[in-house]
Amino acid sequence: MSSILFSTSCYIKTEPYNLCISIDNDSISTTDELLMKIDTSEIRSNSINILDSIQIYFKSLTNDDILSERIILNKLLSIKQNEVSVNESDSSSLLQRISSKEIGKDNKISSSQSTQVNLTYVDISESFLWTVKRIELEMDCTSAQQLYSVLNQYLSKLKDRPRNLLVFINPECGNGKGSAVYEEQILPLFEEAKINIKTIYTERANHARDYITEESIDDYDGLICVGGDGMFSEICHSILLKTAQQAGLNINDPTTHLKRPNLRIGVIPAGSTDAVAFGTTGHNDPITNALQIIIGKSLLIDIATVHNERSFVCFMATMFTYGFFGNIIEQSDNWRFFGPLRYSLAGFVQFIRNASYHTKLSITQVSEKSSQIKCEGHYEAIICLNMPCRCDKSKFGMSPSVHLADGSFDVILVKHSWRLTFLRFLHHIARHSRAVEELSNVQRYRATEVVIHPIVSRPKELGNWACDGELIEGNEIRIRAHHQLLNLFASGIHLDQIKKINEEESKVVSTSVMKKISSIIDILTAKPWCLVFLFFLLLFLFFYFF
Ligand SMILES: Nc1ncnc2c1ncn2[C@@H]1O[C@H](COP(=O)(O)OP(=O)(O)OP(=O)(O)O)[C@@H](O)[C@H]1O
Repeated sequence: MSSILFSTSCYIKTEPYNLCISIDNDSISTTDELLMKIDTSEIRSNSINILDSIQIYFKSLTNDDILSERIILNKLLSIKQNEVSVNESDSSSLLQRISSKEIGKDNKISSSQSTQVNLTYVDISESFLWTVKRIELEMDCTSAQQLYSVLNQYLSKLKDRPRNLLVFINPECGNGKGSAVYEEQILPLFEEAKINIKTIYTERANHARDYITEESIDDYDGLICVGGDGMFSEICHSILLKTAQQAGLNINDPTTHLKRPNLRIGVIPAGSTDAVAFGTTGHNDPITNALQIIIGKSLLIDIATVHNERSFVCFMATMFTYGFFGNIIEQSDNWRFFGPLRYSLAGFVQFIRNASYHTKLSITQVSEKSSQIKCEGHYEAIICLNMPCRCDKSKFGMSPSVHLADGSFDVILVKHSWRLTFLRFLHHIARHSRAVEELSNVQRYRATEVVIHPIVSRPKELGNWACDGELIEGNEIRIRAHHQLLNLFASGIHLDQIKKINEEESKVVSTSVMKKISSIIDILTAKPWCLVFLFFLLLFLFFYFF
């Protein structure tokens, strides 16, 4: 049963409405009770169902059938009020218009003075992109004051919401778009939500790492990185290593049980791949991520440690690769002068090489009783995935069903095969949501630990290892999952949601392709010489190649 906690009359544009705050809980009947119960933790922020059931709705006073906007109170960003006076010269002022209207005895708004109330809130009704909506109300001063006070008190009691954030911005990320994304789209939202921000524009690689290592960050509720996966990786490493060091843990021991940091990490995607944002929210939309940070969404994720035969090497947040994809990273690093094209060129060269690597693996699988299996063979690619790794080039990610927080990661082994068979694998990961192990040359295991041991007679026979896009060194690599080691500001994402996102995106893409085709047809019909030119060009190409 739901209870009405607060009710008043108001105007939206020129229409009279009844504003109600309701809750799906009949043991709470007033806003004072609600605020007290949140305070005494009877309703804690993590009892999501109750908090999500508190909503503001507006019912038309002139037409019973019209129910305007519903605002889930948990998604409210801010409330602002402005007094409006009847003496204002603007004859179009709402007050002048409403003062002439009679709504009925109980619902009449005082005509002497009224207050304009602006509510800003998060809308998640459309697609998976979160957006900001605003609603402007006009009501009598006393009601406005009560509403303002109740809503502000409510907002101040939401424990999940961050109050103090430390934001690192990589101005160089995504071809230099980091500062603009932050200043134009994100900062106004943080200000609207009254979050205290300390901003650091990084001046070099590892600037954020040095700051986190050397300074006290205990006063913050979270660390935010504006950038790509490289920037996320830097912040993730710094906070995990600092926490391990403070707890006196030996990170070089692969069996060490690591400690989760107290701070949550948020990502504002502005990089070139944004696999972390895609993997944890389904999109790389900066506004969606910023709103999930403000609302205080929490997502625990696994992180894996990577050790070589000597010591700790790095953490794996997204993907570890040996062979094909590692070689692409190595080659594209040497071909930076080609710009973003270098990845496609390096990929083409590696595809033509069709190299494979003799390797032994020991995989500890996830099952009721962890079982260990041994594999040996010639593999073109060995891939470990902590996240689906969806990106612009892979619609569903390489491993669409990988779980973000169950203490495991996916191991994909791609056996040596004909180029055409390998091409089928590449096509599969670019477009399909089906399990990759359906292909004859691919095996997939869900593992908690894997030891990868290349069998080589000379170091030159080793392929390249790369973790989260960075090359690493080693003769033998051990990867171990750490269950829910990091807490992110994110909503999480499921395969079904990704399918829906892809459907929506492909609709947009096909309309834009249709638009392009029709504009080309327009040009060709408007300028017939283009058709003649095209005809001769095709003729030339035909004779040149055949
Ligand atoms: N001011 C800076 N100048 C140069 N490099 C920086 C700066 N700040 C951070 N970096 C480094 O740049 C690297 C890449 O950053 P980021 O991931 O944000 O950008 P990106 O364009 O997405 O790159 P990529 O996707 O290739 O990782 C990070 O490893 C980070 O350490």
